[in-house]
Amino acid sequence: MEELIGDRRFVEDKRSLIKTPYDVQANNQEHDSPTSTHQIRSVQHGSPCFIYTLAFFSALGGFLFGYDTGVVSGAMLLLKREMNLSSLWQELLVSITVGAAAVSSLAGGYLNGLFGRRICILLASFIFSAGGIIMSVAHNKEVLLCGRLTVGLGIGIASMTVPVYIAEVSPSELRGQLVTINTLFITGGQFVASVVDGVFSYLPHDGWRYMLGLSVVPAALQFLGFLFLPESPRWLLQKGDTQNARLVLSRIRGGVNVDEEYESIRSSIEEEKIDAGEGPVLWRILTFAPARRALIVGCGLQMFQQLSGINTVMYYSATILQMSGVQDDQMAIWLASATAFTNFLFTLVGVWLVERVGRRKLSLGSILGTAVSLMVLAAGFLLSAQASPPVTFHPNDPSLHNSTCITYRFCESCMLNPDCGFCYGKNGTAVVESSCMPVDVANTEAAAAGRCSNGTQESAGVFWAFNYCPTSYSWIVLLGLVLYLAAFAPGMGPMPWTVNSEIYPLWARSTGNACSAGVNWICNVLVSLTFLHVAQYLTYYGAFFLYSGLALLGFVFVVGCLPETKGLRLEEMESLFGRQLCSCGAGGSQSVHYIRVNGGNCRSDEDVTDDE
Ligand SMILES: O[C@H]1[C@H](O)[C@@H](O)[C@H](O)[C@@H](O)[C@H]1O
Repeated sequence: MEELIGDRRFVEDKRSLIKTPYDVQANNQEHDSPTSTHQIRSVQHGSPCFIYTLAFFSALGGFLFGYDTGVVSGAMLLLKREMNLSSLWQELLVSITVGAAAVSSLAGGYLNGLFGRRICILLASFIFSAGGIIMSVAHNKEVLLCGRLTVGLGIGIASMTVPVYIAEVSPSELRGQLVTINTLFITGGQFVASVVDGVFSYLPHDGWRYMLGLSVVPAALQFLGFLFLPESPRWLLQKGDTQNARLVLSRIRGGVNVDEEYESIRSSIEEEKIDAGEGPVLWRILTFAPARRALIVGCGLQMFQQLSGINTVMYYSATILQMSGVQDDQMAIWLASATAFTNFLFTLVGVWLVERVGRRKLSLGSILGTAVSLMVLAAGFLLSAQASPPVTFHPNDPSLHNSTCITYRFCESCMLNPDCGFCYGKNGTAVVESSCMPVDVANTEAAAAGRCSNGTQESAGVFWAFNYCPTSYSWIVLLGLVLYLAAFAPGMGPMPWTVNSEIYPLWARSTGNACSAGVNWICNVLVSLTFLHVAQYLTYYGAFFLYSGLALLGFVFVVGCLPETKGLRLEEMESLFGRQLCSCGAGGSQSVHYIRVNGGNCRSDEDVTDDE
């Protein structure tokens, strides 16, 4: 009986999918006008209170992602002294988390399809808690490494599951905003981590245990919350659990009538079953043009997000700020918190803008602004390098004779060697009696020998600069940094996650998000691990000009390939990728409309020229 009813509904659905030109036009007009879309759909969806609760608990995954990636730099300052870590171990402890996230985000696609979004989020928060506990009780570096690896596994799964879950439970008019809130939580996590780093840096013994272990609190909160929260109705429907899917949908829509939404999801899943080809999902994505194009757009966005250097800017913000004249290390740590806060604040602007201007315009404006501000940053570094103070004082210390540091003639080249630092005096604002000295391996705040072996001592008139040069152009660098965050954070920070959560058909969603999140993490590792080498070969300004060039390439990619997804139902996305890839941007939501007639696909527009 149920089957019969199901069949009848299916036939009706097929008919309802045949759109008249009027429907198509009305649909387009609806997308063009945010107010009308919003009004119509909010009437349908009732109170979004429960949706916000869902989004909050899910986005705790984003918070943990931000916290765990952000906290490590501060923890490392204490750890390297307490555990006597070599630079190899420091690099390992930092990058193993990102590496593990890359692997587990890829595996997350499979887990998501098999066990559902809810179980994956529960799994991720469980892994986060376990990792946090391991790190906080670690008694040696090997155990610590296990803890860092464990949290990395959690981050990877959360990073691809949370946006998908939020997108699938949200009504279309709130979807962009709610998924963007996840990135707000990422940057919020990074900010909180920097404050926690600042606070516990005053506790030189065991301070790192608190820094790393505190993540257990939000992880446990998320785990408890998700014990009571529902599975995504779309995933339930895909698995054939129609009863629960309808119940959950009605619960998250505040009890209003969900018939239309339910039917539209159900019919699109039925269509997908008919269309579904054979073989593994990734193969099916690669051989089905619209899904393949969506994957290229999704992975491209994630790649350009990382190639525009966000994590280098965040990681080196303390150095950048020191270049602008902040001498004190503690002060630089606090100012790095200010950078993280600025990133967070401008992500909030993105949350506000995403449903107003749409994903495409926001990404375009953002990546262009990012490219320009990277040029400002690079110009600041270039001018600083040109005005780099010369080495004028050569201490006659026999222990220095084998050191490469004493061979440098300018601060710029001295600063680019991570084993050296610049020791100088001041006469008014002029740099005097300057030398390039080897750094104390156990404590980069001082030189290994000579006047600066106790670090900066203003009263004695000696200053120690590690990783930066004293210059009068550093305000340009500071300006570049602020402009960069203001441009990047509202658009290129959140949009790659938001767009990826919505562009794939349901059968390809987990795998598509897993691949694009994997690309994000792999590029993240690549950019952060290569920065110091790139800077050594190309200097700082060369590196930032390079990122700027890559951001400009990203701009061209977004212009050509990113269609507007604002206001569309997840089930309507496939039509956006019906055209040849590099005309996706053109015409936005008005490009192609697929019409299903008895199991075959026809396109309703007349101006389509070509199919890949
Ligand atoms: O979207 C996020 C955000 O912009 C973070 O600040 C950054 O550290 C991440 O790598 C990125 O994926």
